[in-house]
Amino acid sequence: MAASSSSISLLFSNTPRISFPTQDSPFLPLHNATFLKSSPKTGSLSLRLEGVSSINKKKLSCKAVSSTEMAAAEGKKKKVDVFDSKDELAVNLAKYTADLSDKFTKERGAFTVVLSGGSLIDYLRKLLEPPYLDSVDWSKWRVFWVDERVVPKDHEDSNYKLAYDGFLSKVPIPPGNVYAINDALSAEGAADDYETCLRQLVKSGVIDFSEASGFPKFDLMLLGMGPDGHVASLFPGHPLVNEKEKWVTFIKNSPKPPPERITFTFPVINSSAYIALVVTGAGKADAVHKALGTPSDDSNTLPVELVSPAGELTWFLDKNAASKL
Ligand SMILES: O=C(O)[C@H](O)[C@@H](O)[C@H](O)[C@H](O)COP(=O)(O)O
Repeated sequence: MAASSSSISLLFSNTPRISFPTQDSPFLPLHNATFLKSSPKTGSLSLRLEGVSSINKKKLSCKAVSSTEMAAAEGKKKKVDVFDSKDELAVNLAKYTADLSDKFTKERGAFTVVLSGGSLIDYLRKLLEPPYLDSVDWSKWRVFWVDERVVPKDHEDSNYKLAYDGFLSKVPIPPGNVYAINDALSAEGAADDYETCLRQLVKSGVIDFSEASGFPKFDLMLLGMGPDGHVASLFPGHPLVNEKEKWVTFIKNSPKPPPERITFTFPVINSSAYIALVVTGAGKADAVHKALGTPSDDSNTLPVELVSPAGELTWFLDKNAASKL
């Protein structure tokens, strides 16, 4: 997926690589870089991590090496894109999502997309503009939530309402392809009901299934992250983080209000084909640093550090969220 004209892109795979679509990165000066190849088409450059200036080299290469080794062993890919502005992040997130929509629509005849609450919905705004509004085959989208607050659908706290008002009501996704929770049920009931719904959709082939993990394999999960490093409604130190059996579970004491929520579990999150982690703002820089910076002695693993999909993980960061890398 192409990065914007002012992003930094780090790719952790068999060959650690950083590409610079422009030459004015405030973080990684070009003069120390060893170029491997350049792309006249995109203007991007690939270079060895050793070429990064000493401070950044130390910070980036440590993590890159261990991530690379892990990625190579597990065949996983991890990429980090840092954007100068939230608007550029939104432009690139739209292209990334639209490209995956085309890919899965062609390959599977459906595109299963999982949304989060919070600021993520606003970062999907460029999909509501040309060319995507007309070019995306919205009829193939199937929309789910990685977590939902147990409140009526028309409540201000509802992730469904947030997504409907800001995104879903503006694109021609058939209403029957949007899978909201049953808001008439208790948290426990809603989690069971949502898992039953997912199981039926796996059976009918709408949602792919991972033979390797035994869990549903969504095409794209769009995750946000809280300042405490939570993803979905999986909070630091909460036992739900360790759930290994259930597909969907519930929480009644969420530290982020409202307290009652349902959430996908890590085995489901990590069976995804693609995950985008969309994180902005200086308030999240510490958690981003813990997840992507130099490994530290701090053994308290944040939930976001457990995001490790079978497929490809891409971090979409603004420069404030990346400021401590
Ligand atoms: O329903 C929720 O609360 C979420 O799904 C939650 O996991 C959210 O994505 C993060 O808290 C980030 O939210 P912000 O992007 O608004 O900080």
